[in-house]
Order: sequence, then structure tokens, then C-alpha cells
Amino acid sequence: MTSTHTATATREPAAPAGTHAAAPLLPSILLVGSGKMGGAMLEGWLAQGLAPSVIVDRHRDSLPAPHRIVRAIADIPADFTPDVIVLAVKPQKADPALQDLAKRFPAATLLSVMAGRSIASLKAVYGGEKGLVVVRAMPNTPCLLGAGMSGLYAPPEATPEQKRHCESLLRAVGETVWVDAEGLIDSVTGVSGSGPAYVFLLAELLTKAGVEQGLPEETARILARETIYGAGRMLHTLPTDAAELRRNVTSPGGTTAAALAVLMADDAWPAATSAAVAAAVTRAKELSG
Ligand SMILES: NC(=O)C1=CN([C@@H]2O[C@H](COP(=O)(O)OP(=O)(O)OC[C@H]3O[C@@H](n4cnc5c(N)ncnc54)[C@H](OP(=O)(O)O)[C@@H]3O)[C@@H](O)[C@H]2O)C=CC1
Ligand SMILES: O=C(O)[C@@H]1CCC=N1
Repeated sequence: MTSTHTATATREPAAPAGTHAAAPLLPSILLVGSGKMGGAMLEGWLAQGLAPSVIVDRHRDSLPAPHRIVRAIADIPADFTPDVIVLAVKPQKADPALQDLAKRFPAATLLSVMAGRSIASLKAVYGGEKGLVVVRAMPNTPCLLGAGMSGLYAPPEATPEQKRHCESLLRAVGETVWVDAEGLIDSVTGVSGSGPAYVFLLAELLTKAGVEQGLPEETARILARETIYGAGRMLHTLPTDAAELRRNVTSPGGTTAAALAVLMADDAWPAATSAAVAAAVTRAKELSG
């Protein structure tokens, strides 16, 4: 999609691991940073089938052939040129990696999943080479299960092939949506990049509230977890929108109406959610570099 206001995410779930034996391989990657986010994407990519790739990883000991692990960018085999360099290190710690990458791959397609860091700041550190094209993406950790949600932005100089390569990687681990202004990646970060944490917090709080109402903690944990899972599946699967699904639970004068009168008060969830997402977006802009 190319318009901010007409966003339509792909809706089909990524195929589960092991079902893509006949599918074309994903582009070859050089992955720098395989922690929580990079590692989650890597698991999905390995399951789907990657063209021979190299991972720079200081901890992992092995990777299935034909992929290779090296400990540092300087150790990348001389015969290797990736289709896409995926950078998934902390935004504040990216500069040494960028400088090392620039020496080895002066022209490259760089897919940055780093929160905040602007294309201009990355290119400034990478150096003045004309061949670097940076595509930004904001995935989230459900990529680990093929249930990720990623926003992408490509600058005008990105070629269709570069955009296709980047999108194919993120489509392999979930749904994707393109935005047409770089700054909107910060908005994506506030909603879906950080979003899983908001949902996990809801699970924690619902569990605590259940305990306060007399339930054993483990019972409350299961109730909270499975309710969020079931509601998430309904949202994902059914064509019905969230407000309608909410109304379907809410009997007039019933229990849900009593709870929602608390949650939907102007100074409760509406204000807290807007303020929380705005805080995330502000922080992303502070990290822009
Ligand atoms: N976590 C999330 O939910 C999301 C994170 N992101 C973005 O992903 C990026 C990574 O975040 P996250 O995965 O949470 O962080 P982690 O700290 O879990 O992962 C970062 C990894 O990068 C490694 N690393 C740092 N420098 C280098 C280097 N020069 N060469 C190789 N590896 C290196 C670190 O290794 P070591 O431990 O040895 O330092 C670590 O394993 C961030 O920019 C973040 O904004 C985006 C969307 C969601
Ligand atoms: O918290 C962060 O900065 C990263 C980006 C989105 C999710 N985690």
C-alpha cells in the first residue's frame, strides 16, 4: 500500500514452519543483531527457507547449513554478498556496526528495524556512498510465531526489487503494511512495535484483578491468557470490527457494561492509551539520531 490513509494489511497468516518446502527461497541476508527481535525474525526465516545467508552473532554456536555464523562483521566471508543487510541492534549502539558494514559493503540494501533511527542518520554514519539504500521496518516480536505485524517505509530511490526483497522477509513472519512517510514508522512503533507489551501488561493486570476477586493465581493467569488469545483470534479472523465485537459482549445493564463504564471513562483507557502511544512515538523521535 502506498497511502497512509488507505492502509490495508495483508490478512493471510504466514504459513507455519515446515510448510514451504516448494516455495521460493527468501532473499539472502546478512543479519546483524539476533537478539529478541532479530532472533524472532531469524527463526521464521530459517523455517521458511532462506537463500544462503550469514549471521553476525556473538552467542549462537550453530546454524543449519548452508548458513554461516561469524562473530564480527570483519569475519564475513569474502565470497558473500547478501541481497539484504538486516540491522537489528539497539538504535543507540548501531554506529560501530554501520561503520564496519560500510567498509565491507559500500553499496547495499539495508533493512533497518531499529526504533527511531532515521534514514538520514544511518546514511550519515554509513558514509557518503551513493549505493546505500535504507528501507525502514518496524516489526514486532510475534514474528517468532509467524504472527508478526510490520510497517515498512522505503525512500523514493528504493527499487521495486529492493522493496520486494524487504517485504518478502517481513511477510514470511507475519503481516505487512507500507506507509508513505518515514515519520509514520514512529507511529507504527507506538501502536504495533511496542504494542505486544501493552497486551502482555493487560494479561498481567487482568490476572492481578482476578486474584483480588478470590481466584487462585494460576486460574486467573489462564483465564486472562486465553481470553486475550480468543479475542485476538476473533479480531484477526472475523470480518467484524472491534467495536462491534465489544458490543456483542456487552448486555444492556449487564456485567460488561458495568466494567466498561470504568474503562471507557474519558480519563481512563482512552486517555491512557493515547498518552502511552504518544510517549512511545516521542521516544522514537528522540532516538532518531
Ligand atoms: N524487542 C522488540 O519488541 C522490538 C525491537 N525492535 C528493534 O530491534 C532492535 C533490537 O532490539 P532487541 O532485539 O529487543 O534487542 P536485543 O538487545 O535483544 O538484541 C540486540 C542484539 O544485537 C547484538 N549486537 C549488538 N551489536 C552487534 C554487532 N556489532 N554485531 C553483532 N551483533 C550485535 C547484541 O549482542 P550482544 O548481546 O552481544 O551485545 C544483541 O544480541 C532495536 O533497534 C529495537 O528498536 C523493533 C521492533 C520490536
Ligand atoms: O522498546 C523499544 O524501543 C523497541 C521498539 C519497539 C519495541 N521494542
